[in-house]
Amino acid sequence: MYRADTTADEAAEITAFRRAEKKYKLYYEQSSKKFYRKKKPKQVDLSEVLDFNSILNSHNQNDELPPGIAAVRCGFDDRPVFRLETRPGFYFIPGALSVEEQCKWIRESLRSFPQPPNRTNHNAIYGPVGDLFVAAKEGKVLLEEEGSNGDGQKWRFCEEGVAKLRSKGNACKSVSGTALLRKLRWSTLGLQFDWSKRNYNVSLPHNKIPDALCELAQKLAAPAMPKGEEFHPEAAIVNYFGLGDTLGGHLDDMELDWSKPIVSMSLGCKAIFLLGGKSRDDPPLAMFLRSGDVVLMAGEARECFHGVPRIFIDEENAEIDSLETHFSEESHLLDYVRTSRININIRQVF
Ligand SMILES: O=C(O)CCC(=O)C(=O)O
Ligand SMILES: [Fe+2]
Repeated sequence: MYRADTTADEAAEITAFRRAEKKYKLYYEQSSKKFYRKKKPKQVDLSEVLDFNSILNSHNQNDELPPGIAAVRCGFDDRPVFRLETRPGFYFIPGALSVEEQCKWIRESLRSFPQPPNRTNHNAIYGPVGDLFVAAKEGKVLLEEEGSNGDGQKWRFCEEGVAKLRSKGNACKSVSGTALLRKLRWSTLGLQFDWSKRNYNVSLPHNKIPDALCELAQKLAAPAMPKGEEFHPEAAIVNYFGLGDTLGGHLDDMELDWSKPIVSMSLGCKAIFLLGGKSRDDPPLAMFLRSGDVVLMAGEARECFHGVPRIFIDEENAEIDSLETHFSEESHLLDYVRTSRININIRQVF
């Protein structure tokens, strides 16, 4: 069945990957009541979405694995790591990160990773923006003002009251920290990825990937590493998803050595991940990604299209109870986590 917004002719033209993206994407019911405000998400058939968490549970009870799925044990805290027979080089580690680790990396993703010289999607409009999370928490406003040395217009955070006074009368542009945090879509760590050229720009100032993230990525990468070699994390992209945000089907092909994995960690609300084949015409497999799950893509899997068509923020589907408990005293983190998903993916570039 195709979705109602796709005619049979159109559906014949779009790729299998695009078809799957449309199947799982968030759509709302058309409300018949004119003044009915709350939009209702359309129901989606999730029966074909692979659930490695339930596969893990049945595996622990010595039940047989579904066809096409194999478990490997590679000394990774003795947890089973699953692989797919049809996608060599793809590994799924359900619940690889403890709740404490998840909280730590959520905190870092919001507080430290968007800090200059790391770049974010906001750089193109506002230049480097520091302390975004704290500014949002303190109700600050980013205001465009004259540079202190007459060096052109600059964006700076200031108190809400000050912003109101300054913008009175003159057409001073401003945007609230809260709105900016909501619109944070990516930040880049280590070697900076240039989205416009889809390449790494080694001449941009950057810090090394933090040691703790480096060590974690090296530990997680082990099942997918060529024998006797070491994983050297040089860059990471942090993706931030709010309700309705998607990551379209793509390949990550700007790294030199595809035998090394991309280590991809999921944090926050549950999502659907699509793993396609080498062509967009290959029908993708859909699978759930929960907070704490880790995916590795190395070798042939590096040539497979993949993307995220959906995140779930409703109580029943988000599956973030333990994060909510941990953040219960920190209302800003709690609010963010309840409506968001974060993905940190770590790469060796050279
Ligand atoms: O969000 C995800 O799980 C996937 C991210 C990804 O594929 C990427 O950033 O290249
Ligand atoms: Fe990717």
